[in-house]
Amino acid sequence: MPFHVDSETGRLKRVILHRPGLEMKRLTPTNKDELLFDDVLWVKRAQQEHDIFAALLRSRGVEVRLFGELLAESLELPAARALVLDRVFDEREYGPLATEPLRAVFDSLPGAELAEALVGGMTKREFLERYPGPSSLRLHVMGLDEFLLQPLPNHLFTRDTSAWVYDGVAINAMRWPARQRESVHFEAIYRHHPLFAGAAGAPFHHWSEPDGGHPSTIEGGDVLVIGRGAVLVGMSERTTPQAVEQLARRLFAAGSAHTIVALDLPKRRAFMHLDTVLTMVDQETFTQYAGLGMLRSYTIRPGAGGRELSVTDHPPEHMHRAIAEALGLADIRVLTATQDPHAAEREQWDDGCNVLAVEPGVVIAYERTVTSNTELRRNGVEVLEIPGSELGRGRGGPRCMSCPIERESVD
Ligand SMILES: NC(=[NH2+])NCCC[C@H](N)C(=O)O
Repeated sequence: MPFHVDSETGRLKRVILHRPGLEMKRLTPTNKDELLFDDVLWVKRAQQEHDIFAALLRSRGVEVRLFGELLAESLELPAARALVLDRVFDEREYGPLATEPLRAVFDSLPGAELAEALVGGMTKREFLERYPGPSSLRLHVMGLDEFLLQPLPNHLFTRDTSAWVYDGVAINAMRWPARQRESVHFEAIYRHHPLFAGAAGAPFHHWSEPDGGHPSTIEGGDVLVIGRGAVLVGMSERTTPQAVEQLARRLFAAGSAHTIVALDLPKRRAFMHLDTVLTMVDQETFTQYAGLGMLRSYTIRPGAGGRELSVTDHPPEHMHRAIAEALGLADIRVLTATQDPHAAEREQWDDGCNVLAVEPGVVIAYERTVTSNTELRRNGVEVLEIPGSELGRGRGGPRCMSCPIERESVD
């Protein structure tokens, strides 16, 4: 089976990253909040930082596939192109402009340019350069430099839009409008790109609804494939309980997993995804943000006696025990750096807990989260550092910026 992710920390073999491009040049102080960024980026430096991240992964034997290339190649195929354009250029959004000429203008672009326009967005001015003088009220009321198609700067965080869980992938229904268009791009890739569509005789499961699952949203930053048939999911501001149940049903029906532990996360942006407060560094060790505390948790298993699912509640103090039980371990090790609460809060904001393991006990982290990195090292973890002064402004670290498509188990 070429594509599968069997753990969080087993040897990482293949990953999808997105090198920041045009979409980041569209971020402004005015639109950044709506686009879920905390600041604008110096794009050139962000690209350099990203190149360092990709090079480090490659130096560790990881095959890096770039999302921009996968999308461009997919869009050369008529079926993938139609899937994306039909979904994006909806009359309910654009009125009569949707089909002729808007969709037609995009459809005239070759794959690479089309990919750039879909991710980077298009202003009214840019559209009129390609198609002068259409008659459309929708267009008339817009300022020349307003976006007819919004940019998608959060494609940088490839972790969230699709998530591999054991021998299948979930293409996620995203919580906020700024990210919802990302999903169809991954649909085009996983359903049509020869890398996946051609996966020789070894198909993989799709854990998600084929046409999106709104309002049952779920994002990959909340999904940790902790191994041994278990999955840990954060019910954050992004991930709903019903989406967790849907994932559980499909995983259990396929026999790909036997237990899901769902954590009741605070519904706040600072804790936007589970992986901003808790990630795994080896098969029994987690790094956890000091300010997280213990959370109420729920163990979901296949049901008995005619019930599809069985759900067991645990009080907050049993959170770690519930995770250990799902893994079949007596206990898990949880590392939390001792520092004053202000320093801890700052490091969490800078993604100190958002590490990406390349093999058990070897993780990639931002260099600026010094205390968290030192704590990991004191506990025998090898920490490989990357710069992130620019990349970090979107509130995502090495784990958020990577979508593993092949990773070994650790047992
Ligand atoms: N897995 C993660 N923690 N991803 C972080 C995503 C950050 C992004 N700006 C958002 O708000 O969606």
